[in-house]
Parts: sequence; C-alpha cells; structure tokens
Amino acid sequence: MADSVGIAVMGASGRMGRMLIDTVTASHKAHLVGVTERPGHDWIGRDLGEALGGAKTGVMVHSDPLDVIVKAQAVIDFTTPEATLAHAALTAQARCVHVIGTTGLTDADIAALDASARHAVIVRAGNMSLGVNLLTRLAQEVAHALDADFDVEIVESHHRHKVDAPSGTALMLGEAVARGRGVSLSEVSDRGRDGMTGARKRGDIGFAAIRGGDIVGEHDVIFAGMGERIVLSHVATDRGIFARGALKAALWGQGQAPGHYSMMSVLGLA
Ligand SMILES: NC(=O)C1=CN([C@@H]2O[C@H](COP(=O)(O)OP(=O)(O)OC[C@H]3O[C@@H](n4cnc5c(N)ncnc54)[C@H](O)[C@@H]3O)[C@@H](O)[C@H]2O)C=CC1
Ligand SMILES: O=C(O)C1=N[C@H](C(=O)O)C[C@H](O)C1
Repeated sequence: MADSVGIAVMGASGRMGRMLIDTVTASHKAHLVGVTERPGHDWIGRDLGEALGGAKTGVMVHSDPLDVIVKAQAVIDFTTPEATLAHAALTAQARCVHVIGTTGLTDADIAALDASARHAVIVRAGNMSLGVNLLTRLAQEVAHALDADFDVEIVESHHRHKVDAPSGTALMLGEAVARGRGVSLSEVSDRGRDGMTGARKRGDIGFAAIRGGDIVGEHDVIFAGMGERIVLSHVATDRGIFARGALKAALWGQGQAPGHYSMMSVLGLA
C-alpha cells in the first residue's frame, strides 16, 4: 500500500459512484479509503460491500464528508453542484486532490472552486474521457480553419435521468469552438429554441439536448455549410471511460501545485 493513493468516492450509490468504486478497487495504484452518500440515504452507516449486495469490505458509507476527506489523498466527486461546492471547501482545508466530474455548475460555482484551488489541486472536466477531450481539440481546430459561413450546432443525447442541459460535455465543446473562432461563448450561445425564433444568427453556436432511455452520452459537433457538412462525433457506450479518466486525474494530481486544472493537463493535451 506504500505507493498506493487513498481515494474517497462521494455519491457512492450513484451511476458514476458505483463505477468509480469498481475502478478504484480494481486498480493497483489506488485503494478506497471511504465513501459518502447524501444525508438520509439508506446506505449511511452500512458496510459498502453489503450495501452493494455483496460481502463486507470494511469500508463504511458516511454522510459527513469530513469523515472520509481526512483519510484521503484524493476525493473523486460526481455528485451535485451543491454537494461539490461543500466538498471543495473541505478539500481545500485538507489540501487533498479534488477530482470533480459534477456538471450543471454555474459561473458563480466555478468562481468558488477557483477560490478553493488557491489551496488545493482541483481537476475538473465536464467529461473525463480521453475521446471527448481529444474531440475538443479537433473541434477547436476545425472552428479555427472555417469561418462563420459554417453554422455550428452541438447536439447531445443522454439517459432519461440526467438533470442538467446542455451537458457539461456540450459546453466544453462549445467553449472549444468559441476559442477556435476567437469569440466568447456567452456572447454567441443559442440555447433552447422554441416558437417563432427568427432565422439563425450568423456566428451563433447552437445547442440541442435529447433525453431518453439509457443513453450513456453522445455528442455531435455539426459544422453546416452550404452544400456540405462536417460532423465530429463521440459516442460513449460505457461509463468506465469517465471513471478511468477520473482515477487518472486523482493519481496525476499528487504532488502538483495548487490550481484549477482540466483533463487536458492530465492527458498531456494542454
Ligand atoms: N465529467 C464526467 O466525465 C461525467 C460527469 N457526470 C456528472 O456526474 C454527476 C453525477 O452523475 P450520475 O452518477 O449519473 O448521477 P446520480 O444521480 O446517479 O449520482 C449522484 C449521487 O450523488 C449523491 N449525492 C447527492 N448529494 C450528495 C451529498 N451531499 N453527499 C454525497 N453524495 C451525494 C446522490 O445521492 C447520488 O447517489 C452529474 O453531474 C453528471 O452530469 C456523469 C458522467 C461523466
Ligand atoms: O450525466 C451524465 O450521464 C453525463 N454527464 C456528463 C455531461 O454532462 O456531459 C458526461 C457524460 O456525457 C455523461
């Protein structure tokens, strides 16, 4: 265990929480030191293995995040914006690496994370997969090469339980296109068209969201010109890609200077 990194997983019973527990447990480079769930959840106070329907693991499910943060070298957090902000105040005090996959954060939330990142290493991305992070680089390059004669539309599809839109990934892709064009996304973003919207505005970056069934996560960046169209796509079929990225970030963060990093740094794409 000497070189193995102690990891706490927040939101243990969630879709990503379960995947993260499997990924950390299977790793030779990390081990699980604790997990949390929201106060009132029926897993609180139980052994994690038993809560998952298997044998005892000796890892208990806590509701107080401090109980696990004090034991961890890295916290992996795919929960809710409210929970993630509360965790960030504690990881900053504990000086432990905070890997944040939670999406739906507001600009004010991100500013609060910037403040925590003065003391702790935060790695945050709306998508922790290698494929999507590479796609953001490609989208930026294509946007740079083309002018606004090509209309950009970002279409994302997710499972019926997803609560935020556009997805964190769609926003990452939108930011990449805006960077490639040298504009600010907030000034050109077109979200939630409905009714008599008027014709499309030149230079806008449009977003559309589909929700249904068990779709893990699909993203298209469409560059639609006159007589031709380029479509950059990513299809996730297994949440393991996000969990593996998050674990990689937790390991990479050890020994880094405090700061608010993205997966591009972790993957050597920055
Ligand atoms: N960045 C990435 O690569 C990815 C990000 N996500 C994001 O991760 C987040 C979670 O996604 P899912 O696992 O699908 O959602 P989920 O709803 O299945 O899981 C969230 C879990 O967090 C728990 N939780 C809520 N408040 C808590 C608190 N105060 N303390 C501890 N646990 C708490 C919930 O009870 C739940 O079990 C979403 O924001 C989603 O968009 C999801 C997949 C990949
Ligand atoms: O909620 C999800 O499931 C996902 N959320 C992330 C997002 O908002 O982009 C990443 C992935 O697409 C799955």
